[in-house]
Amino acid sequence: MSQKVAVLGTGKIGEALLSGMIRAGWAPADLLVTARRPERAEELRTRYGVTPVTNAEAAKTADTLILTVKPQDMGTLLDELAPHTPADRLVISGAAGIPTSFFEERLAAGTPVVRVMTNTPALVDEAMSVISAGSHASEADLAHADEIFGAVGKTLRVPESQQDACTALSGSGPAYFFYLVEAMTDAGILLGLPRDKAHDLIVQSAIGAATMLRDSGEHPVKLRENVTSPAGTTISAIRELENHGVRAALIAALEAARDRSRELASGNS
Ligand SMILES: NC(=O)C1=CN([C@@H]2O[C@H](COP(=O)(O)OP(=O)(O)OC[C@H]3O[C@@H](n4cnc5c(N)ncnc54)[C@H](OP(=O)(O)O)[C@@H]3O)[C@@H](O)[C@H]2O)C=CC1
Ligand SMILES: O=C(O)[C@@H]1CCC=N1
Repeated sequence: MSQKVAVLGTGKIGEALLSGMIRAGWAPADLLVTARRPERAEELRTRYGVTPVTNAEAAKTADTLILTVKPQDMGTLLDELAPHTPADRLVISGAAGIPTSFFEERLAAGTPVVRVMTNTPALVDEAMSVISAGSHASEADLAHADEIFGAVGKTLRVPESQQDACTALSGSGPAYFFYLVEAMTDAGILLGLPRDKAHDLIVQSAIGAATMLRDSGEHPVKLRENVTSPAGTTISAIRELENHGVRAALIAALEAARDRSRELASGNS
């Protein structure tokens, strides 16, 4: 019998995962989805050929439940699921901040729970997904999570104690790069370039730099030094970045994201 997987709360992340699983060969007939709004459920059925069900039906029918609602909605979802979820279901949470103990306390004793922090490049099969086991999750459960999230990019296993830091780095990470591109494109406008050309120059430079970071085997410092000629243009720019505390700002920003992830654990909205 085929294993059924349900995505509960299929918004941006849930849909990115669902579409990646289908691209990777999962049969839509084995995929169930839940949504809060009926029109959203129909949209998913039309777009992917998957079956919309209620949260309770998903819990009764699917072997693996992937919960992708906002952290603030997780308590309500678990109240709905708990009476219908047998202890042999694998529950995978994709939510920021919420520890596996939150699920274990609300579901049947012994339910295996896996916590995953992915990111939006899942949409282009370039996600970074960080995976941790709860107290009852086995190696087979982790391997199943690896298989599902491996459909949309890289996976890495970490102890759960590192999840909030990983959320700050890779969960939120794409937003920092989009922000940098936005700011650098504005700089291009200031320097007199048309917006579309500035955008193309910066995006291609980002793609080139990212590919070198991944494939060259060189340390980022070395890659930057290779661009930085004596008395040249790059060092003039780097001096301004240092003068404006950009490195310190990034460290403080990621620390704030880590702290916010910890706060979400205590149900702060
Ligand atoms: N966005 C990101 O970059 C990342 C997000 N995450 C995590 O993923 C999770 C989802 O985020 P994201 O996809 O951005 O959020 P979305 O709001 O896009 O998706 C959540 C979806 O869950 C639906 N929903 C809420 N409650 C229920 C319920 N009881 N039953 C069924 N559906 C429900 C919402 O419905 P409605 O549309 O009606 O609100 C919404 O469509 C969060 O926990 C977040 O921390 C993790 C990594 C990256
Ligand atoms: O901003 C957020 O809370 C979510 C989690 C990681 C990325 N987006």
